[in-house]
Amino acid sequence: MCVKMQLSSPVTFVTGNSKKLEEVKMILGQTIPFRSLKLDLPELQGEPEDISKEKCRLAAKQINGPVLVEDTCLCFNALKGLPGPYVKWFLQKTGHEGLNNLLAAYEDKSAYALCVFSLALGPDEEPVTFSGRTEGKIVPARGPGDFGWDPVFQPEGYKLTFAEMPKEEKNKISHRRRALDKVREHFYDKDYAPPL
Ligand SMILES: O=c1[nH]c(=O)c2ncn([C@@H]3O[C@H](COP(=O)(O)OP(=O)(O)OP(=O)(O)O)[C@@H](O)[C@H]3O)c2[nH]1
Ligand SMILES: [Mg+2]
Repeated sequence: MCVKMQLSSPVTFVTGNSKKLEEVKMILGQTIPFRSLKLDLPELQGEPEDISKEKCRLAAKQINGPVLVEDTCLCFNALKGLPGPYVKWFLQKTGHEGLNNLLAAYEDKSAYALCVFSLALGPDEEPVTFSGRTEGKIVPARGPGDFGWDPVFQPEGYKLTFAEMPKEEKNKISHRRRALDKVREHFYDKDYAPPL
C-alpha cells in the first residue's frame, strides 16, 4: 500500500518582495496549500540554483516546516549571464538606464529572465529546485515602473515590455509562471496529503 507523505503545515512561501508574492498568488491560486511570510533572507553568491537552495535551507530552519522560496535572475547573453542573480543591486544602484548602459558596447541585447524555486518539506530535507526561463531583449524603459526590471525586458515575440503587458499576459509566459508550472506538477505527482 502506498502511504502518502503528509505535509506538517501549508507550504510557506518566504520572500521579502511583495510583487513576487502577488504574482505567485495569481499564478498558483488554490492549487497548492500555501501561505506566505515576509522575510528578507541573506543570499549566498554563486550559481542561481545554489543561491535558491541555500535561501531555502535558511527558510526551512526558521519556519521548521515546508517552505518554498525563489531567486530571480536577469541574464545578459553578451555578458555571459551577468548581472544574473545580482540584478537587484545593479538595478538599485544604476536604475533602468544603467541596465541598458551595461550593454552599450555590444550589438547583442538579448537576455533571459530566470526564476529558480526551491522547495523543502522541512529543515532536514534537501531542497528540490524548479527553474523557468523566458527569452527576450533589453530595451529602454517603457511602462509602469512598479516592479523591478519589467520596463526594460521585452519578451521574444512581443512588442510590449513585461511592464506594459497586462499582468495576466505576463503571467502566461513569465519565467515565474514556467517555474511554478513545474512546482505544481511536482505537487500533483507526489500527491502530498494536506496538513491536518
Ligand atoms: O521586473 C521584474 N520582474 C520580475 O518578474 C522580477 N522578479 C524579481 N525581480 C527583481 O529582480 C531582483 C531579484 O532578486 P531576488 O530574487 O533576490 O528578489 P528579492 O530580494 O527582491 O526577494 P526575495 O529574495 O526575498 O524573494 C529583485 O530586484 C526583484 O525585485 C523582478 N523584476
Ligand atoms: Mg533576495
